[in-house]
Amino acid sequence: MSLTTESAVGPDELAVLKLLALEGGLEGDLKISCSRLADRLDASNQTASRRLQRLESAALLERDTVNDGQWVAITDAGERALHGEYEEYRRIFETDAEVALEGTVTSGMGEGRHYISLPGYQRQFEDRLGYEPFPGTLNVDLREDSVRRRSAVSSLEPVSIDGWEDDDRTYGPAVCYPATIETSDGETYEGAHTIAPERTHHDEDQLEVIAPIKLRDELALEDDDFVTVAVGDRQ
Ligand SMILES: Cc1cc2nc3c(=O)[nH]c(=O)nc-3n(C[C@H](O)[C@H](O)[C@H](O)COP(=O)(O)O)c2cc1C
Ligand SMILES: Nc1ccn([C@@H]2O[C@H](COP(=O)(O)OP(=O)(O)O)[C@@H](O)[C@H]2O)c(=O)n1
Ligand SMILES: [Mg+2]
Repeated sequence: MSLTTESAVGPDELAVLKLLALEGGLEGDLKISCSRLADRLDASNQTASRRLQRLESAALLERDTVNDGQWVAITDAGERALHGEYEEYRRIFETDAEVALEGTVTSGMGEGRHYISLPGYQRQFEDRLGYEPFPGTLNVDLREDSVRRRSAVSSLEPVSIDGWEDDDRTYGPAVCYPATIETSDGETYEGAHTIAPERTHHDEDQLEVIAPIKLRDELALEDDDFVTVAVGDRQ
């Protein structure tokens, strides 16, 4: 990442943003003095001031200078930048335990509701997942890199749902994995599962999620909202 322009933000600036967040900068306005910040960073006043300026130019921080210091507030974009760092650390320390897939909520063909409600599946969901799912599947349109990463899910411990038949026809098997859904606001729901039916009209870029509750209501989700689906057990 280039640090040559005024607004360039690199690891040094992110470190300042993290420090401000640790002091409560995400909760609201925070009063700081450049000299105290310089002390904490083990840098000169000039360096501390330059890093704050760069964060402000990149719209990651809002500032209001007063006589004895300045008021700062981390913006939504600043919070997202910190969250990006957090996700990377999570990937470093939790690689074996879960696979984080990212995408946007989308509407499907309205068939999920029918299949999830069938008694031959319902019995198995109650036995093997421990709950009666809300009738439907929350469909997530995966980003390209997540479509690729999806194959890593097969190294995790699955919950298998068997195929079955009634008088009219046969129904295909499906594979579930425990999952946590996280919205871009940081709201999470932990008790969900991904479900991959063997017979489906969707490609690998569509992830379907089931849960005991309606996720759209619980997490205030609408089509095109960004979500992270952390697949696998949390350590
Ligand atoms: C538990 C479960 C079992 C399914 N079994 C079948 C099946 O036997 N045959 C089939 O054509 N589709 C089956 N489907 C796939 C649905 O037809 C559909 O492709 C998918 O669930 C997406 O629905 P949606 O777009 O309405 O969310 C199944 C889906 C679920 C959730
Ligand atoms: N646990 C769940 C399951 C489905 N849903 C939603 O419930 C509705 C019915 O699910 P569905 O699979 O039949 O419909 P589509 O995914 O085809 O739109 C959809 O709007 C899903 O996004 C949810 O919010 N939470
Ligand atoms: Mg669905």
